Amino acid sequence: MTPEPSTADPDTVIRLDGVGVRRGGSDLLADLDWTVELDERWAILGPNGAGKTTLLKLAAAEMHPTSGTVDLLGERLGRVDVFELRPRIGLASASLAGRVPPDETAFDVVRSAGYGVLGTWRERYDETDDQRASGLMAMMGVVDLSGRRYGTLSTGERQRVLLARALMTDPELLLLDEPAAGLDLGAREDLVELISELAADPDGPATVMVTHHVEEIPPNCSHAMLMRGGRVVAQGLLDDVMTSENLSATFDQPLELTSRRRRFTAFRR
Ligand SMILES: Nc1ncnc2c1ncn2[C@@H]1O[C@H](COP(=O)(O)OP(=O)(O)OP(=O)(O)O)[C@@H](O)[C@H]1O
Repeated sequence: MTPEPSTADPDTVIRLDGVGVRRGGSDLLADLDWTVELDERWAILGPNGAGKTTLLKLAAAEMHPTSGTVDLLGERLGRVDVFELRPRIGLASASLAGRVPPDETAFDVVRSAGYGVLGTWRERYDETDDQRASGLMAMMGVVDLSGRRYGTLSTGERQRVLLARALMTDPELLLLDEPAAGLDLGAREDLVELISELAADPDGPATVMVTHHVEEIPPNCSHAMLMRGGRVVAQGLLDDVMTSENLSATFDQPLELTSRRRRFTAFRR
């Protein structure tokens, strides 16, 4: 049987329609509609337990919804082989960071991404794999750490190595779950700048970044979603969504949001 031609918009990278995720009698996500286009760069914010990581797992094809539909890169979850889909999606997350074998070299952590494994897998990689891994590590400023064991790297160095790994397959969609968690001020600023540069590349992947802190939103982000209790408080263009009112509703306290040169800060009123 010939497969039906896809009628999906080729520029739509993520499409969630009426999505719910239910576990143990509670709604982790409910009634979620969300569309991400290829040229969009999203920041997702919300308090602990809001459902941010669950949302990212759906977007990474690591989880199926309980209700509604999830379309990723023109393919519907449940009808597509997720192992074919995943190499098209770059993911850097704390859970991934914790699963990297500490003895692997930083270079192998990056290079093996193309094969969907962590650490060394094949005896021989193509020369193009080696070149791409080195190029990305140089771009992230960690090429000098290529031979170092992952377990000996600092948190900031690990985040950069994982970012290089996430880009190794030249993904159409890049998902970052709290990339700046645990970084000192300087390392955070370096990473925010790096992600902002990636976001500014018109040929770069659609990007979705989960963060706890408004200070970590890269200046080149175009869109934002604020979540609370598995539901959307506000979503859309960054400037429309990032208001004191929306942020206060999201964190259930009176907050004042200010911005300067497209960087945000928030205080309790
Ligand atoms: N398998 C499960 N069964 C029951 N509840 C779950 C399950 N997995 C996650 N949850 C709950 O779902 C909610 C959303 O979790 P999720 O990890 O998506 O939140 P989050 O916004 O990423 O939180 P954080 O900011 O703390 O990382 C949390 O309250 C969590 O305890």
